[in-house]
Amino acid sequence: MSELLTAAQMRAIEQAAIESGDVTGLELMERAGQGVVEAIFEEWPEFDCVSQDAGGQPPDLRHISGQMKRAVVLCGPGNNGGDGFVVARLLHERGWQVEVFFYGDAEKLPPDARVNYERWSALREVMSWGDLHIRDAYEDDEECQILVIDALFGTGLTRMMPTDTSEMWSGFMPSAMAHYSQVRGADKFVAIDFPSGVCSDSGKDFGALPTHLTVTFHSAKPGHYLVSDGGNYGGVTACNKVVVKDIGLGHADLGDRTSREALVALTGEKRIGRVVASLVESPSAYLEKWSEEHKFSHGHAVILSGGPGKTGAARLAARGALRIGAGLVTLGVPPAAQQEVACQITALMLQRVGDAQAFEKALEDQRLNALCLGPGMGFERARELVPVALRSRRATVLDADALSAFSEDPETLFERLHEQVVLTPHGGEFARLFPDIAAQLHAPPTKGPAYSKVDATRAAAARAGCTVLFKGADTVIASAEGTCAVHAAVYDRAAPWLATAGSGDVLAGFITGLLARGFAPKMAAESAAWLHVECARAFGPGLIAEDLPEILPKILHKLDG
Ligand SMILES: NC(=O)C1=CN([C@@H]2O[C@H](COP(=O)(O)OP(=O)(O)OC[C@H]3O[C@@H](n4cnc5c(N)ncnc54)[C@H](O)[C@@H]3O)[C@@H](O)[C@H]2O)[C@@H](O)CC1
Ligand SMILES: [K+]
Repeated sequence: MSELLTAAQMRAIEQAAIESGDVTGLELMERAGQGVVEAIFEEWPEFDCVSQDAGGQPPDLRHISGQMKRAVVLCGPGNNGGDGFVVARLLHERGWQVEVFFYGDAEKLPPDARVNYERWSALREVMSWGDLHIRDAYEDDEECQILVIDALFGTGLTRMMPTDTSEMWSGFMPSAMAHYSQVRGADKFVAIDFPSGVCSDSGKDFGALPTHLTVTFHSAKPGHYLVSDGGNYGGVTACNKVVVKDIGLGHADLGDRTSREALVALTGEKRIGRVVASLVESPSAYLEKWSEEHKFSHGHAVILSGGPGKTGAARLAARGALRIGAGLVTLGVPPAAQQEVACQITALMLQRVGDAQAFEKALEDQRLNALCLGPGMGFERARELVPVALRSRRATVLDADALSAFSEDPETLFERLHEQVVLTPHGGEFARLFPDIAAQLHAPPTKGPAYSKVDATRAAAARAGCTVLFKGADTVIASAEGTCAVHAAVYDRAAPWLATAGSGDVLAGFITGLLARGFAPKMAAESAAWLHVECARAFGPGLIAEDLPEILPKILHKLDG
């Protein structure tokens, strides 16, 4: 788990560090530039060739190891540009042939960027944007590999990209193939903080200049993980790979910010630690289950199914709940579907739940402590049974039909929701329940920072008064109080094969199982989302929803190890 910082939070941290006297803005900029250079050499070690020249003049390293050491740095009008001037200088000191093109007005540069502009000017010329014809300049040497540094705009992007920068960029791009293949011989593109054109708070695309490597500072930002709209992955695709470099700002403490502002990313190894801790060390730990005699101590989940021919989704959810460690799982089926379900289940229990009255009766058993309604349920049954579930004040997951059934009058749902509920909408379901919020989210961005999926999920959770898990490659989970986590299955955690029929039903089951185990709603949603992707990654391509619960024990055993 790592904290994600918005542009405003990052500025505040930087400002506080400067005001404390521990560091100057100029030092931070220098460290940022050093971080970028370090990241470049870590990514492409073949570039790392330090100047051996003792005479003060950088040697000509253009053909060392058959590689050109040539960089073009594009500097913008703010501190992102300032970082670019530092990178240019550091590469020059290492013997690179560097050209800097500046988009902006030197007189208007912020002070630290201005200092670095001057430092570069003392070494080499700062070329103006209009002179940018890099391809033409190197026509004589088509084989050369150019390192292109995008230091145009970072966290300060406030509006659409200027068209002249986009046009210039397409001039740099020999072809989409060269960009994505990362083969030797293709130019390498490195973005400082963000590929220019990506909104750092929302990941939205303001005309992004895609890159091979994105180097950011101190902490990743939401825009590095949030997937933009429009059939592409927007910011995530443009970033391609994100490296976070420490610039000595210390550890940002979540406690310094209110829970409403705190945002975390649920990615990477650190997250595993937290899940292990919660699964293995909590009093109702999964692995203790086998030594405990009483299965009720691990909860009893009830998953309601739909009618005949519509029971598969609930069975998938039930299997998920069982595998994640609920002590008992009962499928509540309408009488007409009883035989169909009975033929298909073994470890699961079955109970006839025909109508509201039958459901109320069933819920008299206080041991039933977690409910799941929605998968394959049908709108009519959902409209009848969801109010019963909510009246019981049990921990409850509402998914699929249990959400869409209320699209014509979401208020009738909202007024019944309580803090023990988790809603798990995908994009379509979200738009049906929260049409105004979805409209704001999907409106084409015109100014930064743009309205993000984090903003939208927080607004939805506040309105609903419960936890909302907004699904997607970038799943965002928010509580009614505003705490929020992004669980993005992108970069090295990408699992595109998870987009398979029924995988959402299993996720609902995982959450329900963890609720039965006593997890708080948001923690249940976060852990389930993380495990869901781990299962998909462990299985790999060819995955079908049935595989997810079956591979879960392997993941849990690995966590225990
Ligand atoms: N905040 C921090 O702690 C640190 C910030 N650093 C760098 O500073 C950057 C942020 O600097 P700034 O706040 O100056 O912001 P930027 O340098 O990202 O951009 C701000 C400038 O771009 C202009 N601008 C914004 N959108 C535009 C558009 N679409 N078309 C034309 N002009 C546009 C603004 O008017 C302003 O002049 C970070 O991305 C990072 O690279 C680093 O030096 C390290 C420390
Ligand atoms: K940039």
